[in-house]
Amino acid sequence: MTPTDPLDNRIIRFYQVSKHFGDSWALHDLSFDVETNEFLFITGPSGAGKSTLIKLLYMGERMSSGYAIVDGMNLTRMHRRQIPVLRRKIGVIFQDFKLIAHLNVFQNVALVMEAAGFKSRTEIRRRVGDLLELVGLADQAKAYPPTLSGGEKQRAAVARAMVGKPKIILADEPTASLDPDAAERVLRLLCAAHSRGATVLITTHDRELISRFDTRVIRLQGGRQVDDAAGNADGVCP
Ligand SMILES: Nc1ncnc2c1ncn2[C@@H]1O[C@H](COP(=O)(O)OP(=O)(O)OP(=O)(O)O)[C@@H](O)[C@H]1O
Repeated sequence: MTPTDPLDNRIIRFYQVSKHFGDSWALHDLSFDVETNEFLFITGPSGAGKSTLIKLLYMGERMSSGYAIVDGMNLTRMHRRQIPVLRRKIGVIFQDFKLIAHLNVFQNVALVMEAAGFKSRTEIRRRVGDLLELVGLADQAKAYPPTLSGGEKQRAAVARAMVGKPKIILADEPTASLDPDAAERVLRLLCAAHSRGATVLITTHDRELISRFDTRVIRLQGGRQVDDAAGNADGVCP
């Protein structure tokens, strides 16, 4: 695999990737490619390795063996100094939100733009304001995460993942513990990111959720890839 072919439309390439923690294998021999602007689900039961896969993609964890490329960057040999460059390409929606409790919603979202090197306060205010409007949190811009409902925290996390206009959005169980209306709202936001060109990977064990989308589904079980079902690229967001 060469990471530099400009005609290669594959934004993620995994080849025989494995990850173990001590003696136990969280992921075993995963090989798959994801094309730019794909929208896909990673599913499987609890402990299947879904969150670990997300962590490998943003270098929250290093793979134990194998070979992986994300948007032309070789994860296998990546130096620590390159990790922030990789992370600027990726917006992550964490299972437990990871909002900073002592910063308000606006500041949590703005922090990503500041970290990405945006200097203009006007641009940061405008873009964060637009995103909070989009996710329906404009009125809660000054609220602190502990005062938000689960759905509001999730939408703040979505705004934070989208604000830097990342090429890739990784969403780890983004609708877990949300009521159906809040889940629907979060999914519509992910669809909006996809229609603006982002590649979107969503982990979920919610079969009902997956059945509403006619899209690719990679299924993991016990850290192994047991299925990779292609969907209809035109039928992504209902
Ligand atoms: N930091 C860690 N140290 C040790 N074992 C770990 C660590 N992270 C994950 N594991 C193990 O790796 C396996 C896969 O875990 P992972 O969290 O990726 O599964 P998952 O499919 O996301 O599960 P869930 O749906 O419950 O979130 C599990 O057996 C888990 O206990």
